[in-house]
Amino acid sequence: MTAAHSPHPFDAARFAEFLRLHHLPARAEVRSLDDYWAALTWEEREDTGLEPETLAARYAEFLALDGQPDGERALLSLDVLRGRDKSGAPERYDLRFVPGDVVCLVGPTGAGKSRLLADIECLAQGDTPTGRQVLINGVPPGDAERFSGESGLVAQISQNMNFVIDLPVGEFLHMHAESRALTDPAPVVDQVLRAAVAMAGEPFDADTQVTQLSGGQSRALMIADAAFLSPKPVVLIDEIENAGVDRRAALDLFVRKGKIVLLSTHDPLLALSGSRRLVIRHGAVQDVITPGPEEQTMIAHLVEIDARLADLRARLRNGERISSFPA
Ligand SMILES: Nc1ncnc2c1ncn2[C@@H]1O[C@H](COP(=O)(O)OP(=O)(O)OP(=O)(O)O)[C@@H](O)[C@H]1O
Repeated sequence: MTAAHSPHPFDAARFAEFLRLHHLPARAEVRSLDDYWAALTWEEREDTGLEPETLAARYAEFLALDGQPDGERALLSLDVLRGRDKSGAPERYDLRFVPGDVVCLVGPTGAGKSRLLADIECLAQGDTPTGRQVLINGVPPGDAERFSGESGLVAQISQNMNFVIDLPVGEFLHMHAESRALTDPAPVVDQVLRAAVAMAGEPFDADTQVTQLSGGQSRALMIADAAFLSPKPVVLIDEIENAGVDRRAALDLFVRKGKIVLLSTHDPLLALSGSRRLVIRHGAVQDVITPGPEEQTMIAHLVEIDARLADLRARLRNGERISSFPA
């Protein structure tokens, strides 16, 4: 690590602030990152969990974002610093999410999946039952960002979407596109509508009233809207499995848009589809699993089974009598 890593002259006060925010050991009178690293004991270096290069990268990130107004920040990372489980025992993992991450939350009913999503939604600062702390681009969000009513970072899609206004779908999407000051909203609106219809089991069109949409259709619409029209870089999804939504297509949409997606699920296909899955138990993250090649292979089987189940569902819905399991 050399001074060449940082384009900025070394500012001791800002570096001290960086150390404080990242819970790193303080060191007075250091004049560079090299100095700082050299001043740490072996044990302290181990405890940071960092290498000199990762320390330099985090500090560069901090400098790049420090001082910019909250609203203008691009989201580079979202950290959830460990809290405690339902018995008060410390959680084992700090979590870092970056754009394009699709992370699934699995665990028994009541384990705390929705709580983790809620901690992110309110950008918790040690003030929720879990004691977790959320960092945006490595630093705690300002009060304006936290309490502005609607967080500018996080979109939430839940099991029950209630529309407060009744409009045709097309008009609803146009309004949303115009609120984003798009000069030519029509193609985007069309794209959202096509993606939503492709995802929902049953078709609908621009003239369908939003209040007439089924649960699956409205969730598909909100997912496509969040992917194409919403500027919010983080999308939280609380259990979409029973929604009649093509779940894999929905996830792909978000990955292509570079969003951070956290998805609570009891659905095996979805649970295996994330780039990581968090096992939640007794109010805390107990394990972080990256799917291996065996699980990747299993996804192909599950997609096949899923198609057969979808076929069966459609036939039952049409009132058919079933004499054998679809081939
Ligand atoms: N670390 C914690 N400390 C204290 N209370 C917690 C903690 N984690 C979760 N809880 C509480 O436990 C209850 C159940 O949690 P939650 O609703 O998040 O479970 P869930 O996994 O989403 O369940 P389901 O699968 O049924 O939706 C909630 O009241 C929640 O606030």
